[in-house]
Amino acid sequence: MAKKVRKPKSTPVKKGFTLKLSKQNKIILGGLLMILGVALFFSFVSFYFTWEDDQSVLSEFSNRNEQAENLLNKFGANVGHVVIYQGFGISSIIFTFLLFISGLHLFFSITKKGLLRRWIWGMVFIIWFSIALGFFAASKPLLGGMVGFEMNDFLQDYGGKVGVFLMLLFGLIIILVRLFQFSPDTAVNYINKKGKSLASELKSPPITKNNAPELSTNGGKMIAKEEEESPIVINTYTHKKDIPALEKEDIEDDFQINVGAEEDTIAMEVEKIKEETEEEDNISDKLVADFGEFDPTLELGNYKFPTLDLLDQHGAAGGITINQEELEENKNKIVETLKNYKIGIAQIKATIGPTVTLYEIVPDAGVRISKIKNLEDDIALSLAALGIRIIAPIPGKGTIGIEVPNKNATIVSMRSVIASSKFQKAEMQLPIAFGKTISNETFVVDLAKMPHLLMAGATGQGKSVGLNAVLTSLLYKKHPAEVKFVLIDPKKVELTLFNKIERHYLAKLPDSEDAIITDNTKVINTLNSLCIEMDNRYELLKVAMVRNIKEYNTKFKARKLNPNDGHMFLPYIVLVIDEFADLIMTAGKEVETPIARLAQLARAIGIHLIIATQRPSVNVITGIIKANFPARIAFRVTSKIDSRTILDAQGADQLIGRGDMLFTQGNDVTRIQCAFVDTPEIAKITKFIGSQRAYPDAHLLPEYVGNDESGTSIDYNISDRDAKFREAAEVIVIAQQGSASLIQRKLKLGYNRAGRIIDQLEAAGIVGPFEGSKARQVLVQDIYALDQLLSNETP
Ligand SMILES: Nc1ncnc2c1ncn2[C@@H]1O[C@H](COP(=O)(O)OP(=O)(O)OP(=O)(O)O)[C@@H](O)[C@H]1O
Repeated sequence: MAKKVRKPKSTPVKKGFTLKLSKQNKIILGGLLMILGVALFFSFVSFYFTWEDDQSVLSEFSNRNEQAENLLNKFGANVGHVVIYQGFGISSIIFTFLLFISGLHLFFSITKKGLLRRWIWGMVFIIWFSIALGFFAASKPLLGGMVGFEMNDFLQDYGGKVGVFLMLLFGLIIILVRLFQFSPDTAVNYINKKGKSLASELKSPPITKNNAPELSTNGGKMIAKEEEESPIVINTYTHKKDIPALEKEDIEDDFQINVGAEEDTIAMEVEKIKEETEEEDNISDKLVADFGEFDPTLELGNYKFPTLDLLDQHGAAGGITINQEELEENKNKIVETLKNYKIGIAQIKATIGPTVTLYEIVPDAGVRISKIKNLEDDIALSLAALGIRIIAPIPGKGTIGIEVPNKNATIVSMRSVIASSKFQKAEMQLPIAFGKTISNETFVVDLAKMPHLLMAGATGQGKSVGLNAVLTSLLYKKHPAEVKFVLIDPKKVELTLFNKIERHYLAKLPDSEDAIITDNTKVINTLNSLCIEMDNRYELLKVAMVRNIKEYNTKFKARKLNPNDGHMFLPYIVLVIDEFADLIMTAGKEVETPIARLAQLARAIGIHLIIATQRPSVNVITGIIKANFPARIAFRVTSKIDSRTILDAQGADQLIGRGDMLFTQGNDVTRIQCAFVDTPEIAKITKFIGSQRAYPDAHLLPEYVGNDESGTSIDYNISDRDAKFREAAEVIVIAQQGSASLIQRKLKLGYNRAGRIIDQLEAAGIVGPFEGSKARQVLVQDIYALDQLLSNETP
């Protein structure tokens, strides 16, 4: 039996062992070890009293008529004989303690830290004692056992009695130093302490013996004598009481360590918490397994994306046409012109784009780039062509670029960019195909990364087409469930075609008839409503413990967010404002403030702004707006100043118009030919989408009640109040926090409904007016005051 148990114990590789055992098995095995420890202890102790009588029984183990005197009968007599007589003698009792402690560790799932060390030291003790007793009490073989006796015999053959004695002494020193951290200093301290305690406490014989280990070999003998009765108990007693520093290492102290080890059970609790979270995952996993991931597109499951044939080729099917003559002519012109300024050219390379050709020049060695840069205007003048832009140097290349417009510009059709594999394969959240770069590559960017876009350009240079290109890109790539547009069109004519897709793609205020906003006062409400939507979305993100809309939607799709708690799939919202200058002129701060808020904060929650303006003056594109719109597009503008206002660089004044544009995302400026999408194409696309099954209504934004109508003057009829009005009022008053999300969470309502209730509460004078991102003030102190207020109301 003992061997069986020893195997797992003595294997230091306990990790595998721990992992394999379940909690129940640990308890069972722990219990077994403890009981075995106790059983062996009794059998060992009893062996000393009964071994003589039981001698005859040893060979009669299978004979049921024979009975042993040992407390554990023949089992005890045999085990005692094997372990004590043929083994280690009286020190074998330590083994029973080791078994018991191991059992305790398993039974209470205490970490096994230090257990191995105890076993090692325990075994060292057993062997040392066995040899020591074999040496000092050779006449009593039961004390040292056969091992002690034989080992002595063996060692004395080589080292003699003195040698063995010295070896034992050395062993004792090792044990004292390594196990008890014994040093001469501690011994002195210990003796001092002892002296004091002797004065105050009653003396007792065992305590006097405690000094023995360091006194002399005589002392050693005395201990041996004492041990004949109950050696371990004496040791324990000594250490516990008198040598606190040594306590931890004492064998019997294992029981005390258990108390400390109970702290380890806290670590076990942490494990439990982990299991709980796993369980949560499992529930969502189960949901996903049962119903599949949440599919936001399911409601319009049969929705068909617009087809490519709705878009025209615009006669550019054959690609770019530029003749060799033109290339040569331009090259010669450039070389000539630069020669006039004494700039030699080492190399020249042409990249033909749809509207312009880029001539990349490597000047002769020694020509300073700054010289070319200074001559920029003169060179442009000498080349005498509209739309020349000089880039000196081309960032990251060290060459100088001269962009010269092609005589016959090629229209980049929307169809070609939509059909490009770059766009088709784009794994972006809001991919936009703007057009083609100078090297004829389709230029695709992610609006979600921009995160907002400012477009400016003089009238007739391609802004509206640019906006249409953006919207078309999204229509070709995103399902109606994934993106919603808020369209603001003060000119009233540019975006009207999108009315047809109102119930698919547009978002609007609950009370408005038209989804496309053309009225400036409605713009203010819409922008503020978007701010509320933003706050609401942030609240949802906070509750879901995610950082952005992408993570939120992923979590929602994985069914880890419960719709009953107000969670829902959040579509991206793209706010498009055409003629922003006009809006700023009429509404000023009222528009600027919410736009600035949205621009600053809305990126993470999936609201993206696209602002287009004809007049890029500083009072329209103010510092705060500019700071939050790192992505900017400049179509042709009339002055360098305008170019600087938009791009913080010049160049937009040298564009050729008709969709020729510069795009910057903060660092380099890229020249792009905007894709052309004509009104009839938009009409076809919107018709195609509009004719399909749609949602019952446009996506509704949260209600916003303007400042002038705010306060208790909101005309909410008492009879029109929500059924949960009273409950919501109590929630708000108790929490003293006027937030819609609180109502939503506590009463498990949707956002819109919670928002309506908040408005009703405001009308009833229970909460104060909307204060931006802050919670509304609660105007009622307690439930009693609430009761009074509501009972005094007249219907
Ligand atoms: N990418 C393009 N490719 C070819 N032609 C274009 C492109 N963009 C615009 N155009 C031409 O320029 C004309 C004016 O474009 P657009 O209506 O977009 O200008 P705009 O800047 O919106 O003007 P406004 O500010 O007056 O509305 C278009 O009718 C079209 O003929």
